[in-house]
Amino acid sequence: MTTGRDVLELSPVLPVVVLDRAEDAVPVAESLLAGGIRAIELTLRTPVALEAIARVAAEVPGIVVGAGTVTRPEHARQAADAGASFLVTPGATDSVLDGAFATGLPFLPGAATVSEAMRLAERGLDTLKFFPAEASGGAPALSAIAGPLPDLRFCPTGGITPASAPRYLALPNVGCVGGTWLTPKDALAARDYARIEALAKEASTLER
Ligand SMILES: O=C(O)C(=O)C[C@H](O)[C@H](O)COP(=O)(O)O
Repeated sequence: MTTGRDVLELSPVLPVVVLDRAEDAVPVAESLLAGGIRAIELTLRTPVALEAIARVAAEVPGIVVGAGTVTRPEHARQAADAGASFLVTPGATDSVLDGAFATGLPFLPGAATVSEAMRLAERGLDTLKFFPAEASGGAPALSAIAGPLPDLRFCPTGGITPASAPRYLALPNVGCVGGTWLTPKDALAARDYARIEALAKEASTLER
């Protein structure tokens, strides 16, 4: 795992996971893996996130674990120290980019406009998160961006569903899509791992 492109190759869907209990991390990761998903983005939105990343990194070697919601430069180092193999940021400030670069990990910085994407390309980044995807014009917007910026690849995230995912995955500049739908809040609360595995199975067989 050395580049953002490698992260996009892992699975057609990158599950974005918000955990309230660190002890759920391993069974959730194992359920996703059993469904054929080879990457998991654990968001730093909850206090248990770093512990969750550490557990998955140590106990589920078959899945590549990354940290999402990296919104401050120090998050990047904390996630790397916990064992994250990649980072995802919803947007990109200079200081967050500096923090992410300093870890040496591959990362997907968020961009929602052509100018943001161009600024990131100027810093040598060719693999980005398109966020918030649906609210920023969805698949038609990304398709238009491929015209002037054909060398960039995206992981669109934000409002994507099993129904809309194929429209993104059909685009030449999309490597995978991100979304929370594989780990619904109620399934996590109920520890319904069979449901998570079934959702993962469906997602892992999407064509791209
Ligand atoms: O947490 C982050 O770092 C984000 O940038 C936002 C998430 O990627 C989206 O919230 C995905 O959520 P859904 O729209 O439910 O699939």
